[in-house]
Amino acid sequence: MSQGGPVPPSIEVDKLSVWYGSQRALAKVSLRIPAGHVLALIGPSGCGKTTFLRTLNRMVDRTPGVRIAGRVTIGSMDVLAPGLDLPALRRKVGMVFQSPNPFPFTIFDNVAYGPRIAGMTEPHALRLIVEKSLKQASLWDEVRGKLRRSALTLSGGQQQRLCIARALAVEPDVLLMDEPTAALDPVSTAKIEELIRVLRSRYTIVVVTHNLQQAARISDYTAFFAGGELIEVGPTRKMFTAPDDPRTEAYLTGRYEGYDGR
Ligand SMILES: Nc1ncnc2c1ncn2[C@@H]1O[C@H](COP(=O)(O)OP(=O)(O)OP(=O)(O)O)[C@@H](O)[C@H]1O
Repeated sequence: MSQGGPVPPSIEVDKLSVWYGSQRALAKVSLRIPAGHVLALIGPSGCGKTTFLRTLNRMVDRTPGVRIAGRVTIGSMDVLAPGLDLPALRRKVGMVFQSPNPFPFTIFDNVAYGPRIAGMTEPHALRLIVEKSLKQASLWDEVRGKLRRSALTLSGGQQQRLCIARALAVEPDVLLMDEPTAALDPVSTAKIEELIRVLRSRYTIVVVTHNLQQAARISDYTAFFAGGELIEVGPTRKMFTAPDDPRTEAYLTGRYEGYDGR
């Protein structure tokens, strides 16, 4: 989406439940992410953060035996509608994973991959979109002279920014990030966090993180999950200073393990 273009969509989730076989991973989760904001998902391991993220672009469908109930809308798109055009959904809802996963192609071809699949073949147009995406991902200055080199020659942090550029090249509205800095050193982590702050007005962003300081630094809203339930969601500043639920407070202060609910 270009600057000054249409406003990115909000995301509405209503009573979302997800089961893997007989095991319920999410239980009636409802929340709203306002357009152009960053939501951080936090919570103990296995609480359903990744499942929630993977439902937003229907990647969760790839797990055999999965069952989903509830309603998810992104802008005007009914994400859980049977027969939804999944490639179209995934163009609108880009995803970045924990470990950088560039294709074993050149830097240029990694970024051009999505636009080419979408039918863009004209070399000049491709060059423009590759340059724009790399600039948006704050990588252009480091790679401008070596676009024909293998993406695998880049550092881990550069590879992650390349993956962000690759996601941005198809002009999504929403970016999903699953622990995007978990595999990175502190300098690369700071660059990705800065990038998220820059991108947030143009995209609606959902980030899973185990790093509470990171959630506090980069997000406008935070959702705390535990045992597949959404315990609390609200403005990040409020959540970190005056959470409503004692379980949130216990988690934020490192006392959640063994917390007995009283
Ligand atoms: N493919 C799967 N098949 C069966 N159960 C699964 C599958 N993926 C996740 N689960 C279960 O669903 C629950 C939620 O998992 P999920 O990965 O969403 O949690 P998470 O909060 O992202 O965890 P983590 O922080 O460890 O990544 C867990 O109990 C997990 O064991």
